[in-house]
Amino acid sequence: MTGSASLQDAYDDAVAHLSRAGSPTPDLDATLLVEHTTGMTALDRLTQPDKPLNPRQHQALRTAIARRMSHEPVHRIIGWREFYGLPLSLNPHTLVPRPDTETLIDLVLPFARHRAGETGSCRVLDLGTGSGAIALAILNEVPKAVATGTDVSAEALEMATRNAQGLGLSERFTALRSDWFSALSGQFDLIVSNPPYIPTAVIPTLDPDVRDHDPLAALDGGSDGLNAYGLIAARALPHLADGGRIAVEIGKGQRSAVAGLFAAAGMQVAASAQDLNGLERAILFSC
Ligand SMILES: C[S@@+](CC[C@H](N)C(=O)[O-])C[C@H]1O[C@@H](n2cnc3c(N)ncnc32)[C@H](O)[C@@H]1O
Repeated sequence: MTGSASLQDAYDDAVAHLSRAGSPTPDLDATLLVEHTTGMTALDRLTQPDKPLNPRQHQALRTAIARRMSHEPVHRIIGWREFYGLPLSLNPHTLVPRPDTETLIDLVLPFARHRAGETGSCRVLDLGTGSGAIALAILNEVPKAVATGTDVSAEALEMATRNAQGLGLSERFTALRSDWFSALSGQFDLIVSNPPYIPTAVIPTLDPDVRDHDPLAALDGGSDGLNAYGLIAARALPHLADGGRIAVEIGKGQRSAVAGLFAAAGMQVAASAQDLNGLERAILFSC
């Protein structure tokens, strides 16, 4: 890329570099990085392809491409990701929310809406809230719901709080630092969690985009990947209101083990859902 690159040239150059570096999504990456560093959108590229980048934009784009080529995820570079239609800011202590987790939202929304319609509210608990993705998506979809988002990471909770403020949801969102249920009291209509579920020994083999950039506390599920499910299942029941539900995201092949842990604690599978790849991704339990 030369110092006087046009918008279209800069985009084409970015796609070429990212393709050569092995990005699975070079077009999307280039679109997001060009927009982030120049403020110019894909529509601008269509309508003003010859618009030149100024030297500052040019340098910022080169830096961003170099970061992406060294396996930093594009959403970490731009600092946000859309989840269930909401733009969520990220920091190094928050997992980048994944499209797969939208499966969990789809699974619980009918219950949350029904409960809110029936009782006038739906008290949601999101265990391990990270950026606030799950809690905030539910609050945005169910205006009568209120949510508590917990995490062990104070920095993640700061981000979740800022996201709630930015989305105008902060009056219905409470952030609480807690090791799963340890700091919690009271009951909830719906408990949700996308806990860490990667077996410890698998973590070194993960794609570097994940292994080197998502926080370890968001990934490491212990020797069999199931630690958090066991801890959550064992302590959930006293926190579930009458007729309440609990739903968790699961990793590949974990359905029967996770269902077994919840069954042992008195909860049965009420429904489950597959992600876009046809993998069992979320389970809803009743008791
Ligand atoms: C897989 S991430 C999910 C983040 C977010 N809910 C999402 O779906 O994008 C798991 C989250 O659980 C949190 N976590 C890990 N151990 C925890 C614990 N003992 N108690 C509470 N939260 C914990 C991590 O900090 C991380 O934010």
